[in-house]
Amino acid sequence: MDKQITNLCTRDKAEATTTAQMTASVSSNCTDVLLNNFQLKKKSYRVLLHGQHLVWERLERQSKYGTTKLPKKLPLPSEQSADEQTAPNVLSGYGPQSHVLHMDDIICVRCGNSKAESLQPVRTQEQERAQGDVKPTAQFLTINYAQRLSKSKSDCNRWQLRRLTFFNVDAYVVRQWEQQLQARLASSPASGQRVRRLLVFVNPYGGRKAGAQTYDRHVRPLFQLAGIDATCITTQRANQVRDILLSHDLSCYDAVCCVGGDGTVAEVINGLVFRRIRELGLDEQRPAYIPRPSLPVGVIPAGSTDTIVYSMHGTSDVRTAAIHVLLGQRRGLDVCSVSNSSTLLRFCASVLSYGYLGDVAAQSEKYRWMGPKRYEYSGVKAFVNNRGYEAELRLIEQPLEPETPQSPVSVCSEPPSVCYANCQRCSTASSLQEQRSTLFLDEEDEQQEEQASTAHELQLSASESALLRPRPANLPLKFSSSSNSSNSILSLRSSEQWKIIRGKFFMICGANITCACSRSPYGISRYSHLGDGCLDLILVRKTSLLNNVRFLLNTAGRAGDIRNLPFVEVYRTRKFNFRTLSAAMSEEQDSIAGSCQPIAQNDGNAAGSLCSSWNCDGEVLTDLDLTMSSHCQLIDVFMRGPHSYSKPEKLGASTPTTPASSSDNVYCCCKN
Ligand SMILES: Nc1ncnc2c1ncn2[C@@H]1O[C@H](COP(=O)(O)OP(=O)(O)OP(=O)(O)O)[C@@H](O)[C@H]1O
Repeated sequence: MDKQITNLCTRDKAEATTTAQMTASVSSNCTDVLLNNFQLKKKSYRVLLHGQHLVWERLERQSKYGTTKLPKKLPLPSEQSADEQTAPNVLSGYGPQSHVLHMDDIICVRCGNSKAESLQPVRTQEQERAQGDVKPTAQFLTINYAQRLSKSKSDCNRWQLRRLTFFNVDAYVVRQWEQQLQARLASSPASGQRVRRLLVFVNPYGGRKAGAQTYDRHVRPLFQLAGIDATCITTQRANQVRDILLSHDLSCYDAVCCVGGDGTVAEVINGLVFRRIRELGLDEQRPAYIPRPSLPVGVIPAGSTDTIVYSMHGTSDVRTAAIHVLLGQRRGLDVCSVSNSSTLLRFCASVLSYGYLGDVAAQSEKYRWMGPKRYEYSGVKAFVNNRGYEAELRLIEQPLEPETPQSPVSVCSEPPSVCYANCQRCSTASSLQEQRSTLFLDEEDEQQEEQASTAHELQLSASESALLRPRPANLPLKFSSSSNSSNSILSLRSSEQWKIIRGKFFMICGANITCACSRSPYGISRYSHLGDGCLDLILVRKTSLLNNVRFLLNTAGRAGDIRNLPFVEVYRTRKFNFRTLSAAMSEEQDSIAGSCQPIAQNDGNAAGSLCSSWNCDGEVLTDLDLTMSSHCQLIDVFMRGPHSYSKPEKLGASTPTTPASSSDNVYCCCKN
């Protein structure tokens, strides 16, 4: 077979096109190779289907001596070692002028008797009949695929729908290619995850109130192209999404998708997780553990800030989000539970924030008629009025990066890692994640779980163990009388584990994700990971107005890093507890003085005016004794994660002008 293909490669162009039926080999085995010449925009291309790659390369014109100057021979499967085939630079083996497309990025393949027919999103009856015909007639083959644009550092995460229409006079060859491409698409693990039946919720109220328009104009046509059977529900009121997800039969759907802002995403996540809690007969107020919902979630941005979608894809571009739903690849997203001392309140997908952002959420609802501008207006008001909020936080710190013998955490000066596509930290957490959450387990269960996880860790590498360090039991806190200092950091069990932090804060944020958005492309928590089972607790101390401005400037744009500000502390943890300082102090006095002493009275009015609200995914919570716990990769979401910018390599002067850009710009799982 190798010899046969090599012969084909070195033949002259005319001979090669007239012997198009010399397809190298066709079988259902994806390691086989198809190699033919096709016309693409009236120019001749040699097209190779090799494993999971479709490669096309321009054939050069006849030279004046009458011979064809063929580009460098494409390497064949047998010429590559097994190592090379799995090596990250495997694509470079196809030659600098080649365009390489991975099967995972192909959305659909159609053929037709004319170009227009092959572009039809759905197969016509004639095409269906032609499939079964003995004699094929279609000469056009259209491949619809997704491509990531890598234009600049600030714009390297947008995906676009592209298409290639190949022409071949021999309809047998076209049919053979279509069949092979369909077979490889069907057999690829990624396309096996693709959605067929989708439940879509459209929030017509969020952002600029353009959710319905966004769906009809940009999303529905893409779903039709990919053959997705989408059932669309436009919401009539707040919390309707959650109610439908809790009460309706969802067995006929492969996934749930929402078109809206962060509040709508949160409704979907809350609906799915509470549904699962009910299905399993767990106590909704104090579930023993938080179960994983079975349906994955797609998110189309149509809100005001869309931080969840931006953190997932590195952009809030609508088409990019829709393309990720079509492609079907999913990653586990951490979700945090928010509970008070007696009950589970809700789940949070992006940020739980007290102080400045809490005030903005509470005030901005009154100005919803302003659209996204309401955040600017109430943001300024909340900023000027912020006098700091006293609070006490308790947490168990996790290392920012896994400790290795070469770089113990204490001496590591490198900045923490950023979560990108194929993130190592998240994939390690995924493989090790505990199925059970310890949210409301009693102490005995918790200790048993700790022992089990510690035993499990003994078999892990040092870096893996550091990533999933066992959680100490949440013992009742006992303070010494010297712990009154407003900024003290105390340890309870051991100096490097339990921490109590007290002070007056401009803002307190528990960030589950980076919380990036178009105005703040790195987000408030630049180093948060999408699925490592940790959250970043960001504490901004109340200092001066100027420092508050510095903080806001550092979160906007790409220049600053809040970690460099002396009044900002960032802790990585799995869980933290918050209460107002007055509540903490009264408990402490109670504990010191004993139960027969009178409890120090809070001045209700004064405390009330000194308290802020919580902003949980844009919704307002007023509880003042809260625990936020991260649940590792609780929900599957259609995403690959943002990409870091890498400059495309320069192609030679004779770069072909094809509908697709260079292979460097075509996403391939082998490349990252
Ligand atoms: N038809 C509706 N009428 C009124 N409210 C609705 C309706 N549908 C959904 N909602 C509510 O609107 C709230 C806000 O929606 P969403 O969060 O999607 O938009 P946003 O607040 O503008 O965007 P972001 O959260 O990204 O800033 C949600 O909490 C949701 O419950």
